[in-house]
Amino acid sequence: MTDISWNAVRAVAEPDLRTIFESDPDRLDRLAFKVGSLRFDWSKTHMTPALMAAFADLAQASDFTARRDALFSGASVNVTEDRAAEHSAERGEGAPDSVARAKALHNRMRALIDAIEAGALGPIRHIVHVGIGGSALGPDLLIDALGRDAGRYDVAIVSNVDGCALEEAIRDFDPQATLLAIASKTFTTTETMLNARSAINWMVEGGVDDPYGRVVALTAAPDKAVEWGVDETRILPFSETVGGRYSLWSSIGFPAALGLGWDAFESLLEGAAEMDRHFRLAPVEKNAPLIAAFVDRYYAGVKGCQTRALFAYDERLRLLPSYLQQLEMESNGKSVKLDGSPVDGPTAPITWGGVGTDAQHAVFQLLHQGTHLVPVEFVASIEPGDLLDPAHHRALLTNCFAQGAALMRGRENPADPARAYPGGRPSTTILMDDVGPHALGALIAFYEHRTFANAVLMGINPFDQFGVELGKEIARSIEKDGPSGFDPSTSALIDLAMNDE
Ligand SMILES: O=P(O)(O)OC[C@H]1O[C@H](O)[C@H](O)[C@@H](O)[C@@H]1O
Repeated sequence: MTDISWNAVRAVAEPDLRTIFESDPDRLDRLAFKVGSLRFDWSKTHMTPALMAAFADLAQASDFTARRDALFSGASVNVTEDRAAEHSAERGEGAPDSVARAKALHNRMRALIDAIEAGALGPIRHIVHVGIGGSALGPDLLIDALGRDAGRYDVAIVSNVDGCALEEAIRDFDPQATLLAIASKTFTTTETMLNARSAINWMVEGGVDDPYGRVVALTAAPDKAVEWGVDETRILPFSETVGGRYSLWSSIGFPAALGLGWDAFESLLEGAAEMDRHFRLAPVEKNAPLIAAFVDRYYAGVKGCQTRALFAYDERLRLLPSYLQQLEMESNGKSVKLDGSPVDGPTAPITWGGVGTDAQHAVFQLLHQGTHLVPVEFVASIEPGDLLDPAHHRALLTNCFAQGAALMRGRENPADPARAYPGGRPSTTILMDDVGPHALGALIAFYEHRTFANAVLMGINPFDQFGVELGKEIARSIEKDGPSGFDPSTSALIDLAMNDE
């Protein structure tokens, strides 16, 4: 059944993007619409009514509705680990028990934040948050995007095990006024535990009497945090059913909730909940995450695009591409289906991108004239983030819109091929009313659901990440046994760089 539906998708005639608005004058009305404060525009893609219908059939053949219901009902959708994926319960949308549990844990986080604000842990001015992957990228994005004017605390998110990262973060911090947040779902991740240990040592060297008294643990493994030495009253647990890369809504968001204030954190959750409801209830042809997934699948699965690029025309969203790299590539960079059989075609493309207008002066050459077809996504905000001359924001938006038009329109130049633009290159635009917590919550939830919808159409599990394990295991064995037992290249590298004798 799914094969038949894929064939129907592949059989849809491809329109010419350069003239598509002439042949399909209503496409803007159909393919551009608002969800809350986000306006999506897919009209500059190859999505035609015929393709939309073929994809709607594919969604049906892929049991999309049942899989979406299973996600929100707290069923065990992460089949390889036999667990639910309940990030939406953190925002109040999910199985009633899970929503109640998430609410109780949020209340616990709020109470600790209130106590910290009231000075219970001393005069805190700096927060060092150690965590990696999903335990760092989300909070980092939130604080970088929304924290410009918050000015409440200096927050440093430290992820890399390279000591340069921690050293740089604490360089200007006073150990006597620093709170250490250790973020790790498993509370075993080597990088995070080593950074946490070194941060404690730095506090000890800085004369802090009770450094463990300034530690807050954000984890789904509270027992491990207790073993490590964190007092139970300062452990903020979250549910095992919240995946790492979907966890910024849980206590992993603690530095954002503390740094930006509780109201902002709550508004973030509400924005995400609004997107949850949209994803659950909107019809196929107006369902933003689903349409985005159709477009993703078309370019990756039918047109063979190996990458997709995202450009944030907003300095506040400069970390969005790296956040999405984990979300999309760790979720959907898979080769087997739910039943363990090989996938039928390409899975997640490589997500890459950057910030506009900078990227125009660096990588856009390839987008306009290179031999790769890269579907481009632009994200911009109507409201500016700066208070300077409005000319800045106007220039930002002008450039953003110009790029989408140029990619689509192209320009012939038979006399001078080096100066010709092929055109016909697709782009999507997401225009936010502003970059506030509510809109950002909705935007991130949109990407989560789009990732899930892609997985459903491919028949894969987006919630495990076994691909990251082998390298960790080998690193442990190098640590333990040195160069023996490896290939000559690896042994020589270990010998050269790590042999102390
Ligand atoms: O939160 P932790 O248990 O420390 O895990 C941190 C990260 O490490 C793993 O290797 C996974 O690839 C990530 O999905 C995860 O977010």
